[in-house]
Amino acid sequence: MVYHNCVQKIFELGYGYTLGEDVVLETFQGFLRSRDKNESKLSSADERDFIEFFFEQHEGPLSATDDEDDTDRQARHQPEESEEDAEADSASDGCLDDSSAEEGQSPDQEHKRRRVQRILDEPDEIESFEDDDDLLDAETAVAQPPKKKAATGSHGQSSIAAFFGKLPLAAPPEASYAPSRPEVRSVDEAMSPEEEAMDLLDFVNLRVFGNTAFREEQRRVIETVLKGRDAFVLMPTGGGKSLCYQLPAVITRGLTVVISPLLSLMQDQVRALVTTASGGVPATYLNSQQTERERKAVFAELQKERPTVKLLYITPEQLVASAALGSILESLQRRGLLARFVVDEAHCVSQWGHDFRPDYKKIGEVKASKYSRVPVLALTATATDKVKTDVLSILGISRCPVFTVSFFRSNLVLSVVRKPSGRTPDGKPAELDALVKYIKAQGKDASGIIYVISRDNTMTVAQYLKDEGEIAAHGYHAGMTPKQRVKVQNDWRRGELQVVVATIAFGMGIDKPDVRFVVHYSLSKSIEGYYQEAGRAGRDSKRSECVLLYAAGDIPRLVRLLRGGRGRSKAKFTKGMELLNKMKNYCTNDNACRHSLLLDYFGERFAGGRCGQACDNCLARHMHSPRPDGIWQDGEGVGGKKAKRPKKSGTAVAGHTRASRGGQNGSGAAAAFVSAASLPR
Ligand SMILES: Nc1ncnc2c1ncn2[C@@H]1O[C@H](COP(=O)(O)OP(=O)(O)OP(=O)(O)O)[C@@H](O)[C@H]1O
Repeated sequence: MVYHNCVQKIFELGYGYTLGEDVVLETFQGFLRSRDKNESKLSSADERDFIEFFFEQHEGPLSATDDEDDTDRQARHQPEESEEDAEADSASDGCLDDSSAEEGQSPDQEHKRRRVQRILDEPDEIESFEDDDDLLDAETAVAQPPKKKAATGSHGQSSIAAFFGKLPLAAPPEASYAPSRPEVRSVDEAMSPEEEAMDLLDFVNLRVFGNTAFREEQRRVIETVLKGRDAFVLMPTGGGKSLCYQLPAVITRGLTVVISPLLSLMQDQVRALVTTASGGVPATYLNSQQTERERKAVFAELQKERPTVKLLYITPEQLVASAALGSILESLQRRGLLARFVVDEAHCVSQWGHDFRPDYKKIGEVKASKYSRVPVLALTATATDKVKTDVLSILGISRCPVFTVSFFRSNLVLSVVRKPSGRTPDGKPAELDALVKYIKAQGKDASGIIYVISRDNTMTVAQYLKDEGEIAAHGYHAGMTPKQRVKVQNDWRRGELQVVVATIAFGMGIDKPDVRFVVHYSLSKSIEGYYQEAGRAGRDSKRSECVLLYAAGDIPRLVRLLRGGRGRSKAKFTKGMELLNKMKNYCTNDNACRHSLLLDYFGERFAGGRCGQACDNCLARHMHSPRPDGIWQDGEGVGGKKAKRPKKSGTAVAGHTRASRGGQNGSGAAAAFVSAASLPR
């Protein structure tokens, strides 16, 4: 496990691709020898030491002057490279032979140099069909193969295979985190007749990303992006936005820079990329948590004549403020190696978006002043018209194609339940007792998230679940150390924790495919926020539940938060109240289809107006319809309307979302919760 983590880290830094896994392995063995330990004796504390050891071995010790940002220093001293120089250098790349080896190199260094040469040689294969003006009309790429090195099947495909085939295999993803996918064969394995018939995009989607088909709009977005055009993508949470830029990044010449708001989000994305079933996509990130050495490693990779890394994740702050990074990106741009900018979670650009980030706003200016010809792809799951217009204008891409996928997620069963209050007959807090029963009814294997309002609550609720329900739960909030947070996330992904009790800090970027339930223990501050958080459920498209516990008493608490927040202006407060009121209206509407209410909010008309059976209100309307595996619960919705009793006794009807009139002592609500487990899956 320690080796797995160490290797993964080296790959995340973009380093493993250059040196190869066997060099990483040799270094690891050297590390064990130096500590006089075997692997089983290593603890996770040794991981960081290994990274340091790795750098010592391959980069030499950190000198005093290394504290200065190395890239800034180089940028100051390096003469600007002309296009001719770059071309000449690149021509000589492939000619690096034994005779060019520096005198006095140790066998180790020589070994490293040869590996570097081998890896550097590979991207030629890809460029041979990318030089086409229209970049990638996939059919053309397959129909007009380059002349070089025919291998398996069509040349476009074999180029990809050759490129990825040479990349070392990173350790496989942890079992419980890996989405259930068909077995993916390595890219350099021979193609089946079906694969022979595929175009490049389908082939890469299958062999590199393990997907048997594209989801709605993915292909159209990818084709647009590959033509070098700007684009704006509105896709629901879990809709598959990442593939829209990751696949083009893989088959386009140069580096794709992804601007991402959160550290954990970047780390997750990079981890997923470097461990793709096919053997890994070269990706890396820069962030404030990295050590100087780690940053240096990434910069060194980016400063190569032709970086191997295809995707670089950065924060907006780095794009705006890092002179070192700016100089590298400009150099790549001059050499035609800056493929595109991706603005992930693009709603952060707009002050109307629920996660507004001031530095995101500056992306447009930086782009216009320094990289005006580099295309931009902006993606978000927040689709109000206000946000969309704002983002397009700030990024300076107002006239680009906009791709919209319906925000209706039919696999999510939405419900609002009156939060039980008081105590159960045996003296337990009714709301927590109900929660325990609900989670237990889901079964031990059902992974879930409970959103609570405060940091304190994360710990107290998690403790209650552990003590009273023997549920493997842990709290998560922004006040925990990054290490603690990563541990909780990893334990949850691996299934060692069933439930994470979290504040909204546990949100963007959580990509566990099989989250079967998300319970909001308190309402969100806005519908956008709710949609994002609830949307963590069912990303594998399987039926999952989103239960919101509503208590009118939670509203004043949220209002107090709005009033007391740092730097609150009256305008912000008014805006916050407006959003909160909409959220409250959603909760107290005991009649309309909840999916329809959400879509309405995002400006989308829901054809038919009702989901039928994927929300509490629609299920309640269907109470007279026989349902094979539901059960009926007498109760009332949050709006106070009593649910109708079915006429035929014994007819099974789901109505779990209506909190029972027994809510006073909690027992009815608990029963109502439990019945959720019997919803059709
Ligand atoms: N074509 C596809 N076939 C099968 N699975 C896919 C496909 N595209 C994406 N996925 C999977 O769907 C899940 C969600 O994708 P992704 O992380 O890109 O969502 P997203 O739109 O970025 O969501 P969010 O806004 O929540 O970050 C991932 O596990 C991804 O591997």
